[in-house]
Amino acid sequence: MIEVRNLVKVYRSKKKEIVGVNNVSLSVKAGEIYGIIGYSGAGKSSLLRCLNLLEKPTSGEVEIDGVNLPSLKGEDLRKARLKIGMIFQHFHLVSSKTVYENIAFALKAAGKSKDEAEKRVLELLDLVGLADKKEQYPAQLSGGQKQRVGIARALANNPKVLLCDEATSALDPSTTKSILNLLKDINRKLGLTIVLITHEMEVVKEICHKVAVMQNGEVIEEGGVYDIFSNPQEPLTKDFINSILQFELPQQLIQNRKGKIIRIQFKGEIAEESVVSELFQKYKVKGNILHGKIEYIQEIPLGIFIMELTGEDSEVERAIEYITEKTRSLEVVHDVA
Ligand SMILES: Nc1ncnc2c1ncn2[C@@H]1O[C@H](COP(=O)(O)OP(=O)(O)OP(=O)(O)O)[C@@H](O)[C@H]1O
Repeated sequence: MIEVRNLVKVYRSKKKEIVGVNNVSLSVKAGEIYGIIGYSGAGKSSLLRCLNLLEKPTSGEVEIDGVNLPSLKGEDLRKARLKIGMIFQHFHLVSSKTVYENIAFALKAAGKSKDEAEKRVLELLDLVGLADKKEQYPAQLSGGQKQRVGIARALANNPKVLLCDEATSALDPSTTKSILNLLKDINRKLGLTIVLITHEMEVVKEICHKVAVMQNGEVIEEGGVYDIFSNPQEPLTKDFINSILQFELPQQLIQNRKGKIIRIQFKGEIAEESVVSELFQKYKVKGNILHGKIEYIQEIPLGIFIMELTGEDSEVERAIEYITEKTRSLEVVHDVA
């Protein structure tokens, strides 16, 4: 659905050049929710805005639904853009218009008749759960409700792609969850392709199928969300994941330990098996769990345990061999020997 090839965006001023996006290529399949994560200044907004030509790429290709956008002009570009909806961190609603008028405006702009527009606005209000708010003004709505209006407006002309620019960053955690659930729902019901940018790994964990990690204008790591969570390669990706899964233990917890400290990662169905309890039945070792967590990523469990093992050296070694064989993922974090 979306093919980005060798995309470069350079901002030029009299004094200097700033590279916003540096040779990014990526591919988003139809119906996918694709997250782009990075810290401030990484180039996420620049990349997202190049997808609907709110920013003109300096070079490279942006193909959406088989059409290379940068090659279009005038009416062709306007039509192609109708296939791409966008929502924003600060909603961008017109404060002097009611909820109804904010949404109807997008339909009028696309040339829809008053009757067609009315039917569609009511449908959309139902979809986003705001049927009772159509006569209200934005100032009378909560942040979550404003974003629901933003979503309805973005969907007005039946786009194939929805771009989300930090859509939940201005919302509290429970409102964030409800907006993410709405996006998930829309993705499933309408088969809509969604590209979202965020600086929160929680958002990626919650709804994305794939994720790209950006740093200094480049995509440094990309893949399926479960694969990235269970096997991150780049330090920055590990940093983001650590904010949820806590891969690293504080140094003071590691110091003065007598045994081997091991980190075990359980993937998928193995996370539900009783590997740890079997370990203590099979081998004469004692285990002191220092940290343990199971997260569900796309409904598949991913568990992390950090444990101190003590006992005879040979038993500890055998226990470690046993877990490694069972989980294929064990790392000795700290060893006093
Ligand atoms: N209009 C502009 N003119 C000049 N430089 C810009 C412009 N927009 C972005 N930049 C620069 O491009 C780089 C990438 O910025 P961008 O806003 O895309 O990053 P970001 O990851 O979205 O950050 P944030 O989360 O803070 O929005 C930064 O160095 C930024 O200063």
